Amino acid sequence: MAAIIEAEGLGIRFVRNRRRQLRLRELLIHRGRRNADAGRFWPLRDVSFRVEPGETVGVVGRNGTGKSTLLRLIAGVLIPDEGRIRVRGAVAPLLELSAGFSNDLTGRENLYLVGGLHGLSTAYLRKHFDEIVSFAGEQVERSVDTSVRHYSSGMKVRLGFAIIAHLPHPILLMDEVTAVGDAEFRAKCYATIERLLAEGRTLVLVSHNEKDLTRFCRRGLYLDAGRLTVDGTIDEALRAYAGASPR
Ligand SMILES: Nc1ncnc2c1ncn2[C@@H]1O[C@H](COP(=O)(O)OP(=O)(O)OP(=O)(O)O)[C@@H](O)[C@H]1O
Repeated sequence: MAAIIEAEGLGIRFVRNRRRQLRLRELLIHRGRRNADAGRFWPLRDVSFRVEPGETVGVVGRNGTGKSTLLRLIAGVLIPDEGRIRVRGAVAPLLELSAGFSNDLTGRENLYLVGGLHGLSTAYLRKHFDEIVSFAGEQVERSVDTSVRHYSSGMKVRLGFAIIAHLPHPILLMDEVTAVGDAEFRAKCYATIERLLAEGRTLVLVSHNEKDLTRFCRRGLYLDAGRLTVDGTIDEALRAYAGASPR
């Protein structure tokens, strides 16, 4: 079977302190030429793995080891500097849930805007409008014709989740999504994720929450300082994470 996500020798380079200005001394010594490697580092390097359709993969590791960077590479938001990432299918990014919202527009207008940005047709959104808004909850339902500037951050996240959860895309990317919202909304998120996984979607979940990881994922990737050091079951990845010595 063809992999739905395939990374080969994947690496990306960032620049620390991007806003650092050249000091006068550097200008005189280097005549304005900055050292090309100054401040550059690889948050992720030499990462290879394959994900088959329907697999549920948890990504674990300490803070700053490249987990979110890996999600962004899968989502196509970042372009690798080395190797390649191939994704066969559309991606539903349950990442920054209120991303793309315009504060000047109402909830209704944002629903069409963000849904459209994710490739949903106006006809589809019109048909599922009530369902999406009702999923987002009573508060959003009542304020659907109010500018989202006046929404609480929780209301924006609910509407964002409701839209993304309606995408038919085969790949779900999540970054601690269940950390947001109140208990009732979290229960709704869990039930939705379970329904989507039962439909055979592929999941890549970045999380520090062991319960979420073991609930949703069978497979685990453990990243250590930007390198993929364990690719096994979620239990194996969590054991490696637990056993990692603090730095
Ligand atoms: N746009 C950027 N420019 C420069 N450095 C960045 C950028 N985004 C992230 N970094 C750095 O890259 C490294 C990896 O970041 P990343 O967010 O992928 O880590 P993470 O494993 O998801 O961390 P956490 O568990 O804290 O969410 C970190 O050192 C971070 O500071």
